[in-house]
Amino acid sequence: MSTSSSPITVPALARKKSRGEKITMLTAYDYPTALLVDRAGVDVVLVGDSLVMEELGYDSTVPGTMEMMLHHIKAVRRGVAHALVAGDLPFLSYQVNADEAVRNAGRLLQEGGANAVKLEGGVAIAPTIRRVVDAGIPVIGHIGFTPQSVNQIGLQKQGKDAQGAEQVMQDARAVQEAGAFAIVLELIPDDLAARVTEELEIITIGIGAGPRCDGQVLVTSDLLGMRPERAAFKHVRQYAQIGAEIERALSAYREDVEAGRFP
Ligand SMILES: Nc1nc(=O)c2c([nH]1)NC[C@@H]1CN(c3ccc(C(=O)N[C@@H](CCC(=O)O)C(=O)O)cc3)CN21
Ligand SMILES: CC(C)C(=O)C(=O)O
Ligand SMILES: [Mg+2]
Repeated sequence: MSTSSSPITVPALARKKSRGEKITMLTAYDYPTALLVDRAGVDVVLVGDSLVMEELGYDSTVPGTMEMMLHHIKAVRRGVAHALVAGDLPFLSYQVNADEAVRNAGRLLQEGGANAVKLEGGVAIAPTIRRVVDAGIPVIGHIGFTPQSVNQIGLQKQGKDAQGAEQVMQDARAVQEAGAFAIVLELIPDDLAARVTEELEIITIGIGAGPRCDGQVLVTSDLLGMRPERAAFKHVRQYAQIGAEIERALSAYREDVEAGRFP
């Protein structure tokens, strides 16, 4: 029933996968972008903690806080009528213990209006995922390259050798076993993402993980070309050059005012 305008639910996403239909997810951090992403018919709008970098200008997602995430999730919630809204749990909001994880995940739903939460990690965080799921909160896992651990693992593809691949497989199984309904596979080899997708029953959503996942996610500002330098990312395809277009318009305004052509 993809023509239905009723809000997308977790079971509806599972049915989509069982029909062999691809699942699409994009980020939004603000109300106008949420309106556009939702109108484009994307299944899941992710308020990613990438907003800490892309919207707030920090150089990693590590400085992200619950207050930052809630501020943006509330704005996105007001712009989305159809898609499922998922919010990232920021660094340190779920790693300390499972009680804090349940409390903070619940806040993203109760205060932010999100429909699901996403958190990073595999085997080590699986017991926490179980506690959050048992509270009635849908969870999306996130393994492979996990940006909140950048200080530990650096900015590099994961699962490249046999041992790394085995770790990714174990992480994927642990996340599914813990009750997550979907899992983001970030920056892992295409063949490994295909293996995970074949073995798991839950939805796999790739970013820099090749085409053989159940769905794909990108950072919306990357595909729009908000910052031309992001074109250098191997996982990104730029569908527009919005950054250059905005810069052109802003310069044209400045020139018109300076030359007395506007107003
Ligand atoms: N704008 C933006 N886009 C993203 O996709 C994104 C964020 N921000 N912030 C949070 C994480 C960080 N991400 C990143 C960050 C760096 C690389 C990177 O350096 N990629 C290398 C390839 C590394 C490799 O293959 O080993 C590249 O050259 O593209 C990839 C994803 C993905 N997420
Ligand atoms: C890139 C996606 C998966 C993400 O976690 C984010 O936007 O924070
Ligand atoms: Mg994130």
